[in-house]
Order: sequence, then structure tokens, then C-alpha cells
Amino acid sequence: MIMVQGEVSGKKYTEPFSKGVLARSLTRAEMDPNKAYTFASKIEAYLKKKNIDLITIDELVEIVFNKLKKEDKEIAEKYMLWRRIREHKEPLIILIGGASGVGTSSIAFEVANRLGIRNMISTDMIREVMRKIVSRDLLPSLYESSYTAYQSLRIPPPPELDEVLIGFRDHVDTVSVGVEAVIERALKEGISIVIEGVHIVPGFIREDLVNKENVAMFVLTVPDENIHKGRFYSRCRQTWARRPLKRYISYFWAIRRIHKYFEAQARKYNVPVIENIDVVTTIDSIIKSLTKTTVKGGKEVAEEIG
Ligand SMILES: Nc1ncnc2c1ncn2[C@@H]1O[C@H](COP(=O)(O)OP(=O)(O)O)[C@@H](O)[C@H]1O
Ligand SMILES: O=C(O)[C@@H](COP(=O)(O)O)OP(=O)(O)O
Repeated sequence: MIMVQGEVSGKKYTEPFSKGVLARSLTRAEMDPNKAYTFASKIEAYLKKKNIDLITIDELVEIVFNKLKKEDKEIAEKYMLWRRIREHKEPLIILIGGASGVGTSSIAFEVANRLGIRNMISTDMIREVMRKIVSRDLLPSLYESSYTAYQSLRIPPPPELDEVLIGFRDHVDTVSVGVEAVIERALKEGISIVIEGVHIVPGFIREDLVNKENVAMFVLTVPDENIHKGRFYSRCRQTWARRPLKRYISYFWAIRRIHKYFEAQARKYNVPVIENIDVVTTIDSIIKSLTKTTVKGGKEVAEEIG
């Protein structure tokens, strides 16, 4: 039997070589599942031929990478970038924000899956928990949607200011306290997590948290209004969806104002803006950006591969 040796928190462990485990990591690099299994079988045959009965994960990765390079350079590159992020010693906190409907939950799920991150939370859920703690009288905007929060402002803003944005800022400011608590807990426990939603806004989360090397923020956008609107229709077509389409469409004008505000805040705080048109391209941009900014050594790998 071929044994694979890995290391967790400085402790070595060994486990049997599994074609399934290897194939899964290859599918995360976008290899077709059938191809991935065949490729993993080839690696097993190669190790047997070489009479290898114990191999470290690093040695295995090198063999996989070299063989992969000959078959498909692009997948080899993705496999390596993904590995580099996973090897990072610190927990990875990925924050994905954007106006309602731009795709933060769909993309967060894909990113978490690709990186093997098991924790994910939406800011809508954080907001829901906060609603149980704070009364509507005390914080009326918490009980609104991001795009209707302006209706709960106790004192109307001066006419020269955009009331939608004033309401939105108030709403986000409150939920950010909950978001920060989740980030702090994840850092303390050493767990990686993806946090997504309309309340991840550049400039609203404490600087000492977002400036950490292992905390990365992204803003998703859909520049074309019609495509953005279409996303609400596609979301509401899903049978399990319980959210009323009419509400989003009637407030679409306010959602677009918030969308614009996201772009401006991202520019101001140097947060990468990713146009979420095609899922694969969006995920690739996030993964690439993570290796450049969050993970030390990512650049080296990119150069190595390139
Ligand atoms: N890149 C994309 N291409 C096509 N449809 C997408 C894309 N990203 C998201 N969607 C779809 O758009 C709808 C809204 O996405 P969702 O993730 O629920 O947005 P959010 O969480 O930002 O409100 C869903 O039906 C989702 O499947
Ligand atoms: O406040 C908001 O903008 C949306 C955010 O949800 P997403 O559309 O981003 O999932 O929540 P709602 O109150 O409509 O349930």
C-alpha cells in the first residue's frame, strides 16, 4: 500500500493514498471529474512502478504538477495556485460584498468549495441574529433591507444628500459590528471562513481586521443593469427561493444606487472590484488575486508556472 505523509500543526501523520482524494483536488482545479479519476489512477500506477510506498504530500504535489503540466498547462496552474492558498499557515478570511443580486452568495459558495473552506456565513444571517437582540424601536434600520433602510431614518437627511445611501450606510454600520465579531472569532479559533453579502462594504469594517495579511475583501459588480435585473428573475425561478421578485424589482433603482456606491467605496479603499459576468472567470480572478495579495510566495508560484 502507498502511504502519504502530511503535516498538521507541526505533527506528522500518514494515510493511505486515495485516488478519490486526489481526483477531488483536481476537479477543484476544474478538471472534468472522469478525467480527474483517470489521472489519479495514472499517478497511482506511476508510484507503484517506482516502488514508492511512502511519499510526502509535497513530493506528491510535485509529481502531480509535473505530469499535469504536460497534459493541461492551465489546469496545472490552477492546481498549484489552489495548493499554495491551502498551504497558508494562517486561517483565511474571505469577504465578498456587493449590492443585492450581484451574486455574492453563489460566488462565495464556489470559492469556499474550490479552496476547501468549510465555513461560510451570509451577512443576512448575522443581521437576523442581531434582530433578535436589538429592538426595532432602538435600531429601526436593522429591520429593513439594505435598499429600504432609508425609509426608517428618524430624521430625514438634508435634500442635497442621497437618502438611499444615508439609510444604507446606517444599516451597514450596524451589521458590520456582527461581521467584525465573526471575523474576530474566526481569527481566534484559527478557522478559515467566507463571509458574503450586501453588508461587506469597503470602509465599514475595522481597519485592523481588514488590513491583516490573511483577510481579503472583494466587491462584485454587474455593470449592465439588465443583466443585474435578470439575476433576480433567475434567482426567483428556483423553486426553493422564497424571496419575492416584485420587491427587488420595485426597489431596483435603489439597489443600483447602492451598486454605484460599492464601486466608489472599493476604489477609495483599494478593494478589488470583480465583474461577475461569468462564474468561472469570477472565481479565477478571486483565486488569482488571493495568491497575489494574501498569500506570501504566491507571486513566486505564478512566476514559476508562467
Ligand atoms: N456569474 C453569474 N452568471 C449567471 N448567473 C449568476 C452569476 N452569479 C450569480 N448568478 C445568479 O444570479 C442570481 C443571484 O445570485 P445570488 O448569489 O443569490 O446573489 P446575491 O447573494 O448577491 O444577492 C442567482 O440566481 C444566481 O444563480
Ligand atoms: O438587505 C438586502 O439588500 C437583502 C440582501 O440579500 P441578497 O440579495 O444580497 O442575498 O436582504 P433582504 O432584506 O432582501 O432579504
